[in-house]
Amino acid sequence: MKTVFIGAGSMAESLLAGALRNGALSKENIYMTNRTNKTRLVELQQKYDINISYDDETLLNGAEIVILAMKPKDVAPALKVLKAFISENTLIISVLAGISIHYIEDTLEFKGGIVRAMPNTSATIGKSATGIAFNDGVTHKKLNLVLSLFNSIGMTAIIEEEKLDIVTALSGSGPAYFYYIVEVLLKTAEEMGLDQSLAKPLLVQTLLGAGEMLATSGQEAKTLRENVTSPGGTTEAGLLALEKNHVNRALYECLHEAAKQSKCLRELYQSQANAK
Ligand SMILES: NC(=O)C1=CN([C@@H]2O[C@H](COP(=O)(O)OP(=O)(O)OC[C@H]3O[C@@H](n4cnc5c(N)ncnc54)[C@H](OP(=O)(O)O)[C@@H]3O)[C@@H](O)[C@H]2O)C=CC1
Ligand SMILES: O=C(O)[C@@H]1CCC=N1
Repeated sequence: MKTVFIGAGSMAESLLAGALRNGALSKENIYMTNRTNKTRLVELQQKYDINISYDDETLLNGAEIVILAMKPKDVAPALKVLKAFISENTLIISVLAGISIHYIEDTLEFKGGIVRAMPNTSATIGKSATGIAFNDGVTHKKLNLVLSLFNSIGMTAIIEEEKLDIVTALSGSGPAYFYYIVEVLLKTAEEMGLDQSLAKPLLVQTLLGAGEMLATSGQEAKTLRENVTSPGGTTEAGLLALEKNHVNRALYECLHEAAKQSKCLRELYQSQANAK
């Protein structure tokens, strides 16, 4: 199936790498483009042995699956080009934060299948957590195809489109929150006298272990946390410092602000489209 990636950034590469590694896509059927960064495009061509092109005809003619992987702000010109090449059988998959199925349907004047997916960059190693919503134009067969594509890069949950802002905030952006926490903990451990070469493997294994406990132990996060926390011990002292510094509130706002931004992006591009 001719599959075209419009956009060759970090998300496109994560999706591509995961799907190729698991055989959900085959390299000879994959075409990729970006806006101007030829060096990056050629680098991906050489790394994954895929087709690349800046020629719309070569790229999009006969495309059965089109994956939209540009920033939300760049979607309008990309859809303008795409519009001339789609047929009712084209399946469009968007990974764009905020942009609604309705916006894509309207802009393309398209009644076919559109999938809105929110993966994360752990797709690169087959560990994405992807939320998926789709319109009525997605047949049962196409849905299975999409599920097999996204299952090849991790776990997938079908959700109502209205919930995608929250999913984007939680699992789309989620890896960045954990990387941020790791950055801070490593920097602090180093300042306290523990070398990065020791601190990093210890912390990474701690994160992996905690994730696996959450996934496999059948116990809630609260119970697992309580199991670590001895009365009057070190964990209690550490957690108290988190509470004193309102980390609870910070995480609450983190999720709310990220979801709000997803909604804002949608409203912004929808109002720009309405104004045309
Ligand atoms: N990064 C992440 O963790 C996640 C991102 N997403 C979503 O994925 C999308 C891409 O994000 P990300 O990969 O981080 O972004 P990047 O900035 O890394 O990549 C964007 C890509 O889009 C290309 N592009 C822009 N405009 C056009 C156009 N008109 N035609 C063709 N290509 C175009 C850019 O080309 P050039 O470099 O030449 O300008 C670039 O290759 C976003 O919409 C984001 O919301 C979703 C889940 C997670
Ligand atoms: O930051 C962003 O907007 C994108 C969407 C989710 C992760 N990255």
